[in-house]
Amino acid sequence: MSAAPAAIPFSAVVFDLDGTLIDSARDMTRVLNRTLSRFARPAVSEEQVRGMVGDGSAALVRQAFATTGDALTEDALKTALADYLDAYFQDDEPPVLYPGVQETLAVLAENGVKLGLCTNKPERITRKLLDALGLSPLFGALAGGDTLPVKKPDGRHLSWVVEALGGGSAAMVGDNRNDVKAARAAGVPVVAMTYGYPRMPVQELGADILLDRIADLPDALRRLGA
Ligand SMILES: O=C(O)COP(=O)(O)O
Ligand SMILES: [Mg+2]
Repeated sequence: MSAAPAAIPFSAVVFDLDGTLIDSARDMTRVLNRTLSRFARPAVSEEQVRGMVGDGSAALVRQAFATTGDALTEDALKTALADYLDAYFQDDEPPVLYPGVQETLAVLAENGVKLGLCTNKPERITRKLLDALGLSPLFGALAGGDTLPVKKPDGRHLSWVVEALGGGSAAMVGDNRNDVKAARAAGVPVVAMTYGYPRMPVQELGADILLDRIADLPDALRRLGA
């Protein structure tokens, strides 16, 4: 009989969404290209969008317009952003989880770890995607990019989620520099998934541990907390 696996030495684990749990670049590209076409702009590629994700939707829309023609005025940008957000909220393509996400979240929850979500994606879209995936009940606390007056890389975005989960020892799991910076500012160790949208060489993200597969997260957390 093999020994039971060691306990996971964190009371809470907070996840990023895009590039960490869901492979959303294809969906964001599709929705964004509809907005661009309504403004008579050419389409952007998924590869370009992968380089624009992580700073929130306003930054994504701003960059998409900057790469496809003259930069928009602030007023026009607001209209374009509202168009993009409404279209994304109404989009009914099922979101795609990275392999192993569902199982890994279940393993952590079964081990008594509280799960949180800290994303720069707007809260209503985040909630809709989690509902569509059936994952909402797993998350005890969630903060989107518009939930608080601050967002990642500000450490208060992450600290708020940790507090909402009841505090204690926490770890962050993300895919880009904003996740690492927020974790450092909040004094929380951080794991970075290498398959996401890092926008720089993953070795330079400054994470405590780099992981190629999320199924390896429980063991990585045991190493991190040891
Ligand atoms: O930039 C976004 O919209 C969201 O990105 P995040 O889920 O990786 O924080
Ligand atoms: Mg991300």
